[in-house]
Amino acid sequence: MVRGRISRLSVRDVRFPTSLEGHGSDAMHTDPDYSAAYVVIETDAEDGLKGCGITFTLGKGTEVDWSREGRGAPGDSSHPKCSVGLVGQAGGKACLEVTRGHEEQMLAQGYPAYTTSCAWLGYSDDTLKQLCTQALKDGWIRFKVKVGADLQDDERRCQLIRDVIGPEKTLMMDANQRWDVPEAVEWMSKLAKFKPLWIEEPTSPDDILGHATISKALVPLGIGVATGEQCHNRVLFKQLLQAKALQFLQIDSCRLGSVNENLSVLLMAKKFEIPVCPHAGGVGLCELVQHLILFDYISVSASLKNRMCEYVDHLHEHFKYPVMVQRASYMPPKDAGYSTEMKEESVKKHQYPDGEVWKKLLAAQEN
Ligand SMILES: C[C@H](O)[C@@H](O)CC(=O)C(=O)O
Ligand SMILES: [Mg+2]
Repeated sequence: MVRGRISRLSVRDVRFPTSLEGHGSDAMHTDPDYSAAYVVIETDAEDGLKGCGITFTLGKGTEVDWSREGRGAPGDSSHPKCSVGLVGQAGGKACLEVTRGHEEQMLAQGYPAYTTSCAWLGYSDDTLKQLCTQALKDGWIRFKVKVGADLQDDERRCQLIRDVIGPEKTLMMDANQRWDVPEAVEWMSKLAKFKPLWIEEPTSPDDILGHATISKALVPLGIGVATGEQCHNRVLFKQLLQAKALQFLQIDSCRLGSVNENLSVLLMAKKFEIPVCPHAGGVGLCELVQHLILFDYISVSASLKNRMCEYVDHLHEHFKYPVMVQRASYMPPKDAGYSTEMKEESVKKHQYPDGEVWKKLLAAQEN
């Protein structure tokens, strides 16, 4: 059903200076400014139908001209994290079967989440301690810590977190592709004493057999391998699943091009009985992926075993339909659409380089 014709398309470079406080930092990306190429497609439909899309980058990545440049190394922070998602805001109900009981359960309890916001690599020990203590008070029971740059630092930081959260709460670790295969096994054998549920992105995201080798070595230590936030299509996921290279599968709502591509991965994960624990955070990724993981539970996996969705507590205030997290769970959004739309006022302020925020920052850098 056609409801209008495209009348206008805009692409804007929107950047948030998250690097100033170390938000989002990890072993590979030390100074990310969470950013997005933000696209709005308007139509002349009477009801104002429009589509909004986000390509998440770490700042400078928004400048890359794909027609001229070769692709950078996957983890190079000067290149885009390259998440592409363009989805119409006009909603409709998915037409796959809905399991009623599960829908009601989600509406009442929400989908379980874990937090990455306490333990970015650039945070001081004091900040780490303070944020973990507060998160516990707020009801969080699952935490992720960034590791991989320096083993002694990792040991100190993990001990500090365990001291605050205790031995029973769930802890995950994320190396953001920092290691080669033998190094990943050796490093994680040393961190095994902190009882991590998983090690995320232990090595290059394209090294499927490397992930299989790491899984084989770490599963006997009780550590699973999680990966997927840099996997851009279903074929990569198919091979990771076939090679038994991961124990936790992390879709990224934007990195996988289109909702359909995400859905095929959810279906494959169900077939291989591997839990999907989506990557989120960035700019708007929590907003988008909550739809996919709720759909997974209600209509595909029908299970919460070993499943949880990442939550990062930054930048939600810039979205028109921000996520709602209560008692460490994602509460299902009730508005139609994919929650992609940003507030115009936020876009204007953070537009690079001439939005108010950047004008001030760039002028300060010059002086
Ligand atoms: C550069 C990003 O902040 C990255 O560290 C996010 C990530 O790996 C995660 O949230 O997982
Ligand atoms: Mg990660």
